[in-house]
Amino acid sequence: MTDDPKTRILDLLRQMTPPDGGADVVSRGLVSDIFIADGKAFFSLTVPAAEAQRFEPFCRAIEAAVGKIESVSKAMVALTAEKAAGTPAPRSSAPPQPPRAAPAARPAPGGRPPATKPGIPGVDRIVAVASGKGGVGKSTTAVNLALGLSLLGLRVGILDADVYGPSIPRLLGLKDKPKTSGGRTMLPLEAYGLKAMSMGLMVDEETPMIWRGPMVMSALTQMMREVEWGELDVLVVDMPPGTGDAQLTMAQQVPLAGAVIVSTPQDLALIDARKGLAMFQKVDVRVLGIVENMSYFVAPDTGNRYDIFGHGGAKAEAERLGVPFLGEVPIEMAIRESSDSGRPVVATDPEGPHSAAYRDIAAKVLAELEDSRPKSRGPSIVFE
Ligand SMILES: Nc1ncnc2c1ncn2[C@@H]1O[C@H](COP(=O)(O)OP(=O)(O)OP(=O)(O)O)[C@@H](O)[C@H]1O
Repeated sequence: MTDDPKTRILDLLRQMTPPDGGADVVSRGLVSDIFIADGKAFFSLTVPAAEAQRFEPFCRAIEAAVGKIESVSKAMVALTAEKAAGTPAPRSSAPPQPPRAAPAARPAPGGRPPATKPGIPGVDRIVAVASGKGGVGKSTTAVNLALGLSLLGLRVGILDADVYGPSIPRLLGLKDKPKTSGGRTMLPLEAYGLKAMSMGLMVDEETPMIWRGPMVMSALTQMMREVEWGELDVLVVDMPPGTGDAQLTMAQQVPLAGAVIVSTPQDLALIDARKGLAMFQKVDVRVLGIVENMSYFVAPDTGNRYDIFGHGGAKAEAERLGVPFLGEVPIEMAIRESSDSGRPVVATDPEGPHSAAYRDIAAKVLAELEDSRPKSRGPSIVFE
């Protein structure tokens, strides 16, 4: 038997039956390059969006099995979805518009949405975090961005609008159901200084996926009108992944001050990111910029940087499309473990190296938001 750990990992993967009962993931070309540093193995698995949930336990099983290979101490398998996830509702008959070459759509004066979309009382600005496909780290980015904005002194809330796979409660370690206030309104939950509400807490787990799309709008309206958010400077909305009808309606109905698009460096993800961009431009929502997640990997032993997924695509794409590039987040075991255990890295280690990327992104988002405010001019003195 070969001693090369990469070959052994591939051999092992060939023997594991995927949950969809299809051929093994290696022969289907679903496995990225395998990177090994300091005894830790990292790679990603790209699966069809509809299968993402089913593959999650399979990924964990792979991690456990690979961790048993001699000379591998630990494995981390990132799951990324192949197409727009969570779009059981019929797709729009109109194909996605190609992005315009011109800069992102102009905001309404002051960066405010058109007056036809009533805002949430007490909430100054609503920012959507979106991705063209599932599994790119959108929710992790949304939570750490919200925490980064909070570190900048803002009062921040986070709304999990992803009815297909709500993850904010897990990422923030929230277990309780929200309480009602006077039977009419709901009180948001609180974690790490953020006010938080999740549609996942409102939608019964038994509700079939197919019903969830149509429920999005009514649930969202409820979240916006019937939750006592109090005074917030920014409400971050973790959008459902994809660019289907549900997302379009949401982008259209919610009075958004801007959108942040999360993408991984893989080409496929960028195509989806472009669709996301086009979607917001179609409904005249300002795109605040693109974040490249799982951008590169820093070997813990040598500190060397490796671009396992082919890094830099999002930055070049942002430049080409004329939207700001907000920053890149490395693939980090610490980010993965802290999110998955409900202790997001920006809250638990704000000064640490893993928080730096998110704090930087938060500062850029705030600058973009401020940029779209009307510039206040001093009173003009007129001599007659
Ligand atoms: N920079 C990163 N480094 C390591 N792991 C990451 C990073 N970003 C996200 N992850 C991990 O990738 C997985 C998917 O992340 P997350 O749930 O945020 O993605 P998502 O795009 O919101 O997915 P979905 O669309 O399925 O809701 C999680 O296990 C998360 O911890």
